[in-house]
Amino acid sequence: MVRNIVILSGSSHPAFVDSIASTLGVPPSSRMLAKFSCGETRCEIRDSVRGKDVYIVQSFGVGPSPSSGCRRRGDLQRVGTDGGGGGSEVEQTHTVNDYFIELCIMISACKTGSAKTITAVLPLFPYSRQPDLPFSHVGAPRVGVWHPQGHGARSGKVDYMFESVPVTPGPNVPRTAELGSAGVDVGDVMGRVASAKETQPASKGTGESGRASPVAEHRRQLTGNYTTHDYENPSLVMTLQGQKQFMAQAGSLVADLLTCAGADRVLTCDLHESAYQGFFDTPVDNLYARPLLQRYIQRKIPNYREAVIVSPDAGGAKRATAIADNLGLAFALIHKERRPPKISETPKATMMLVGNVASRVCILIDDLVDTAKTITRAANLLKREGAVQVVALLTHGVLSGEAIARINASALDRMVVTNTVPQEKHRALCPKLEVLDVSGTFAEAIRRVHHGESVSMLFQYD
Ligand SMILES: O=P(O)(O)OC[C@H]1O[C@H](OP(=O)(O)OP(=O)(O)O)[C@H](O)[C@@H]1O
Repeated sequence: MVRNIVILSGSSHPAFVDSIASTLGVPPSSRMLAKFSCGETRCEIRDSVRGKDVYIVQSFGVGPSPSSGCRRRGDLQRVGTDGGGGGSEVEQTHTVNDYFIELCIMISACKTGSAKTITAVLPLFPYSRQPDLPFSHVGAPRVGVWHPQGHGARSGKVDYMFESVPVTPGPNVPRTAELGSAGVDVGDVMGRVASAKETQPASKGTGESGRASPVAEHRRQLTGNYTTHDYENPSLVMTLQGQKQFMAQAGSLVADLLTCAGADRVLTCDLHESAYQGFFDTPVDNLYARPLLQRYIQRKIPNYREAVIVSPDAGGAKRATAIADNLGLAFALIHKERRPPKISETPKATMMLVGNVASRVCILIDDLVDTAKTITRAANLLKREGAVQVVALLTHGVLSGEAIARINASALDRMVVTNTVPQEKHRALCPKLEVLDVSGTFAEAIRRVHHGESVSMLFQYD
């Protein structure tokens, strides 16, 4: 039993917290989490945290289905009292953003309750696929601004345009006819969008030809659902101007919010970008699910020495090669490219296999599966290239939107994820899904942090 420690559960994944708590021999502390009908979060910490080391566990999977209930402001929708799961949870709508604000409020409540230290334990780190854009010295995002006819200091000024499509206009860089002599100015773009809006028929947003105008089309697309990486979605392209629109990147903001709320330390697992640790000025321990995945391969994949480890995209190549190297297995890479055939067209994802998988078992390795587009396309490609079996091993099974239907219909034979995100509902719908328990790794990491022992030593001999 670990002493002088408080384990608190957010409402996202109470079963995971119960499992951590029972490994540590410390029952989860009592808290009450609720929502007003207006959507605001309420939190009461019911046990004393004074002078204690507090660990608040919150994950970021998609919340449970909506429930009816609160009608008036002041009515509380209880989402959990007492410690962990314990059967006291009530189903209600929760988004990733609800869980995040709930976590911040819990941290802040413990801070004001005189906790000695507060560690935010995030099995899946939210917003970690949205790293920041380069910022200027005044803290403003650096977007392209070209003022060929400007005055004074603005005259001829050219800034860096992140991933601009087409290339950033500038000296000696030919501009497309569409951009005209005025070049590209963010203010100008917004002005043209606004005036184009005014000239559109309000009801249908179609031009004289009856076809949707670029602005109406763009606005229609803006109301759609996006995934955090879905560059295939045409709304991400400023079709009117031929330039990618500016997108906010939440990386350092999320880090600031957690530390500002009072977190002294963050404990997480398989960050999508390990550089994310640098957004914090407090310690961030990034645990690995790799030992667990490796053990699964050794124990559950017959003749695994003949298998090929495959990374479904270049971004995950390092992660996959680490496993291939440790187990001495062959490696193949799928190159995923999202480029429009022409600037004016919708970007399409194309996948290209580098390596030989004919007559082999393929083991796809990635950090997360969200919409499952990446992993199912990769599996289909591998089967087309002659793979006899395709197994996917991933740390975080977010499985949003149509992911499960996509997996069930795909060439994937098996998919293995950890329980950093609740998987009960997913498992009931997806017979191909297997779940590995990573709560023991978190419990051991918490014990080590609490006793001032090394966390990286946990992974030294995997
Ligand atoms: O299930 P999906 O919705 O397809 O998303 C999963 C993919 O998204 C992430 O990578 P991303 O596409 O952000 O590219 P990167 O690895 O190059 O950062 C992740 O590493 C997966 O490959």
